[in-house]
Amino acid sequence: MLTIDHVEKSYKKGGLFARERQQVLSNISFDWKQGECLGIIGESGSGKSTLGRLLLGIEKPDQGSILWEGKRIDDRRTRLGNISAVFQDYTSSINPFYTVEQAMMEPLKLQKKNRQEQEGKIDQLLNQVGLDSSYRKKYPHELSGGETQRVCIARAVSTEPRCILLDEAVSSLDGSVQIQILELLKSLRTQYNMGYIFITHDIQAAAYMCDRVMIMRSGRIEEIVGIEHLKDVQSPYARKLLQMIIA
Ligand SMILES: Nc1ncnc2c1ncn2[C@@H]1O[C@H](COP(=O)(O)OP(=O)(O)OP(=O)(O)O)[C@@H](O)[C@H]1O
Repeated sequence: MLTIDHVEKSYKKGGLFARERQQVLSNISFDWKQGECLGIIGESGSGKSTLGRLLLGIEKPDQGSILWEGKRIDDRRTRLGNISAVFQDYTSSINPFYTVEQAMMEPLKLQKKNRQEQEGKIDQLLNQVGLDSSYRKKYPHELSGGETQRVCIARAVSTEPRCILLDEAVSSLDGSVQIQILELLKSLRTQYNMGYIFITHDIQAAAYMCDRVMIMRSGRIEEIVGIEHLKDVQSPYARKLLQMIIA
């Protein structure tokens, strides 16, 4: 379980020597339960990606804590095997000089598997995301957007983490590829018994994937609602936001 307790985050406004700060996240507290898919939605600039970076331990909160089963998430040892990520910008997620095989080998090297096990795992993962072994020797520029994102997903799944954070991971793919990737994520979730934190603008994708949805507004949590109660959100802002996105 991931426990987020009274998290605050601000950034310097302007240059390095600027004194003024912009508050980006305020009083963020919630739990992510093992195995669940929690959607995070909100207008552009509401702090979703910042929260995502904090959940991944890439950045630290100014105040408050983010704990994975009681341990600080900004400790690399806590994250290893527990949480990984897939981002929107898949083109820069893979080193352009690495083949698919090399890119996938990176996280596997951190595990105590021998070379033969690693090789076998790469084939199995590629297969699970719908790519055959001929993709092993390809470079990112030889892949379509959907194929690259499949490789990113395979890589994120490779260490069998208990949670994958997906930050707009399907947004830049075209409609049919988006659906394929969502289907893939759903089936991997069951196969690996893992959960997702799903940051998106796309309420329909969130409704399709998630058990609960957290609605953010100006760096605060407006409401957290079970997906079956999405139509009954309480706050007028959440209602308006949902109407706007659905329309
Ligand atoms: N590293 C940073 N330094 C300064 N300001 C930042 C930094 N990262 C984010 N911000 C600011 O924090 C606010 C929230 O940004 P964030 O990217 O988290 O929002 P978001 O909800 O993910 O937006 P979008 O949906 O457009 O991606 C924005 O005003 C942004 O300019």
